Amino acid sequence: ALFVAASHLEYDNQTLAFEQRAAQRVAMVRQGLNEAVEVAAVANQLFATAGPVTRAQFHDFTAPLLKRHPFIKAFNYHRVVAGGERAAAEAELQGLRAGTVITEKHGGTQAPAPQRASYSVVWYLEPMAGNEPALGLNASAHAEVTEALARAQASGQVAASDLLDLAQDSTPQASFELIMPVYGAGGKLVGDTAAVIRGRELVRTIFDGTGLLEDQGIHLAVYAGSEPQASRLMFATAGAGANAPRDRVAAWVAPDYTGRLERSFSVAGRTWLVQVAAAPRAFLPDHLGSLTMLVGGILFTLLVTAFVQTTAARARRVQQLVRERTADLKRSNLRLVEDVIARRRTEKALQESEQRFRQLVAMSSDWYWEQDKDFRFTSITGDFAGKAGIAAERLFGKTRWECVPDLEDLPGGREHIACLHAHQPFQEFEYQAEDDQGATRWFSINGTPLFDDTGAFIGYRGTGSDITARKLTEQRVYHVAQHDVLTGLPNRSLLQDRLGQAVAYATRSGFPVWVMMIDLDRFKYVNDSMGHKAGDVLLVTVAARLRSSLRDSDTVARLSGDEFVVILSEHANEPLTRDIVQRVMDAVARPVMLGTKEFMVTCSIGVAVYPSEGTSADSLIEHADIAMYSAKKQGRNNFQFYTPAMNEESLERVRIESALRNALERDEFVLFYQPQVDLATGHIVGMEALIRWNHPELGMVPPNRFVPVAEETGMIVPIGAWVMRTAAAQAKAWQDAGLGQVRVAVNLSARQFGDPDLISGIEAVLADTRLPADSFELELTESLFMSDVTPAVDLLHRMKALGVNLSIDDFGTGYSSLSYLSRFPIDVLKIDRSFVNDITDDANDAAIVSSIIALAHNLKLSVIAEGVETAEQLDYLRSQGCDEMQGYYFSRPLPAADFEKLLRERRCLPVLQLDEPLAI
Ligand SMILES: Nc1nc2c(ncn2[C@@H]2O[C@@H]3COP(=O)(O)O[C@H]4[C@@H](O)[C@H](n5cnc6c(=O)[nH]c(N)nc65)O[C@@H]4COP(=O)(O)O[C@H]3[C@H]2O)c(=O)[nH]1
Repeated sequence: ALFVAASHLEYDNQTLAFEQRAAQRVAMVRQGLNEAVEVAAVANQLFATAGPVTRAQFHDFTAPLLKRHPFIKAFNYHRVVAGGERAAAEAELQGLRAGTVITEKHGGTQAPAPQRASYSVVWYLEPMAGNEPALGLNASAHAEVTEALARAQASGQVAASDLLDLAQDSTPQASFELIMPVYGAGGKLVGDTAAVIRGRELVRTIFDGTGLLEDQGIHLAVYAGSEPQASRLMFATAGAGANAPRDRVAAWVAPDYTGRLERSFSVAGRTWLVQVAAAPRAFLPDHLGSLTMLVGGILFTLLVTAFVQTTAARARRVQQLVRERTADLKRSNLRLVEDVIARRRTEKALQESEQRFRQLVAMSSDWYWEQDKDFRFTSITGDFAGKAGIAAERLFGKTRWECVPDLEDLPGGREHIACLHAHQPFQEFEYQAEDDQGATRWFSINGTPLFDDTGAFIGYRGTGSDITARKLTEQRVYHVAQHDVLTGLPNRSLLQDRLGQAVAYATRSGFPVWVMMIDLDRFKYVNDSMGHKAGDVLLVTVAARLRSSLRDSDTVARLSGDEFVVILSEHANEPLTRDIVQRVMDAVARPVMLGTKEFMVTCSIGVAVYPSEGTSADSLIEHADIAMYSAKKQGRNNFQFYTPAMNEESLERVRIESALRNALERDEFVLFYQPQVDLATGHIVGMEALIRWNHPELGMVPPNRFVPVAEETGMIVPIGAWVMRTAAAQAKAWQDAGLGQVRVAVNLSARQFGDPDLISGIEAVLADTRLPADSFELELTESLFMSDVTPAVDLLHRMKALGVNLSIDDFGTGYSSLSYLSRFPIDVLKIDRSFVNDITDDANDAAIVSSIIALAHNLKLSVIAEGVETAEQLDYLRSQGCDEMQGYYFSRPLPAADFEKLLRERRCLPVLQLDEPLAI
């Protein structure tokens, strides 16, 4: 608003200034015109006062006027010439200027005037120079002149003609004449005077020296008429008539000065129009004040807006902040409430947990302890005194190693203390300590380090328990695990330990170590004939003798059964000699009292030496074992040192084992049959099937070379099945061939005995071969029943239920007690070859054989003696009532074809006549 108001004010100022300046210009034009009229009147005055005026007078009179008023182009005197005077007039004019005739100018071309009744001829013309064409011109042919003259005549005043083209101007210029009539005598119009005025020059002269025309800010136009018509325009400065009108609103907001002033006035009987217009002006200079105000206003507004904006924004931010804070507060409040609830819940849970903990601690065998950062006990709960037998007060303020002075020296003690100093958790650290009664107890503790919020170590917390009972049990178990229960000697496990130590010592010291493998001769016999208890007594006695015959530093261990191992380490002043081995043998060989009987027991010893050729630390026991077997082969009560050659035998085992794998598939096994002869009739009543292995490279391999290997590897199961099937089929074939109801016996190994498919296998063999079950006999060794009798009894009954015969092979060599026999569904006892062999030389063996026969008959069992080689042996057996025999004396085991021959020949044993004396 201020800007608009100021603009209007500025506009008013400009209007005022313009109007003043316009009025000044109008006044000057008017005055100039009046001045011209005056001059024209003065020129006419000459004629009025002086009467007829000569050309010279006219010249003299007008010359100064022309000089003073340069805007006057010429002064004319128009003389009225009648039509008849034309020629004379022209002649006079030609005297002035050759060739001059009365002319008229129409449409821009000047030509001699047509014949008229009268002419108003330009008669005097001043100055002549420059106006020559006008001389002789008929002015009355020009309506502008005629009309002005008429007005002048009527008014008696100078009359201005309309604008006209002058004859002397080749290009039309806005000119007019100021005319006044000249009367002759009698008031007759004789002519008129005219001041020829160039409009442009008139105006220029008016403003000459004022500098107003040069004012670019104002345009000026002068019209010889009341209307601003182009045809009447006498003068105009450049730019006059411009000024496009602006739109209203713009004009109202910032009115731009568009001054325009028109004034008309009457001079010389004619209306003159002066038009003054302000030139378009630069807006800025005229509106500096208002614009400054506008800019200032806008800036102020902007500043205020910015201020308001900033303030509003701040207010909004504050509001937002308040909202956020309020929301935060609400959330915090909510969280606080939740925290309070959670804390209450936690506190309750804590109380419950503490109560639970107390109850559990009270019920558990553990106690709970805490230590400060110096590892001093600060708290011990959970009936420590009751559980550990130590008053807790004894421990408060002390470290564990202050309470248990030798803690550091215990196994893991140093590591435990280092672990504490490293602030690490620990588990199941076990240590020994004395309780308040002075008894030694074992404790186990677990602990974890404690740290405060800053991570600083503040102590330990943990549990403890009394593990004395467990420790004692462990010690007992350990001892049991490491020792043989019967003899108290180290067992195989401890032996390995000791052996390791001895080897390490030998390696370190360079002194040799000897390992002796000791096996009691004929221990099985003692066990069987005198019972397990006697066997145990014998073993305990031998163990004690071995122990006492050796140094304390030597190890005597029991491996299994009657096998003992001795480790002897040589020392600087005690060289190992063969005498030591002999001493051991002698000690064992002393008579032993078993019950009321005195018994002689001998042993076989194998010795392996480390270091020695071919014996590594790992193979010591194996080599001692090989040496011991070698000793046994040599005969009883013997010892052998291991030599690499002995190892050959074991290597052969490996060879056999690998070859055995494919033997069955390759059909390399054959069965030999050895006849079993009835001693009463002398007839072959049966045969024992004995396997042979017809190896392509090894030749005919006897069973004692491969059966043990097959047993160890389990291959005996399929091989045994093949034997049963082949033997049964063979027996059936011979029976069918009418060679008698011969019985066939096959050996059953321990592995087969343990085979769950055994019964079904036998059943299938009998079904498939259709051999009568009572023609099939299974030979079992006593060792089959050694471990557990009950399942064996059950199995034997199931076998027996099939209808087959069962015999006990190698009777007398095994471990089984004779008393078991009554529980077994046995049909036959087979006296071992070793007893038969010696019956004629050894009274002992003869007694054993006769008692076996008596026992078997008592149990309603028949007896067969194997390994009968001589007639003496046969006779003795016969005399003792033995039922059957088998042995080289009658026949070696034969291939099937040879055996068949025997059957066909009906070969039989000569039967003794009852009256012949028995050769014993
Ligand atoms: N010195 C001497 N020996 C005689 C005399 N009469 C028979 N023999 C031999 O004594 C062994 C008797 O068989 P065994 O005690 O069951 O002892 C058998 C038996 O335990 C086992 N065996 C043989 N064939 C089989 C089989 O098919 N299966 C199983 N599991 N073992 C078998 O191999 C052992 C040895 O068999 P063989 O070498 O055939 O040896 C046979 C036989 O040839 C004699 O008058 N003097």
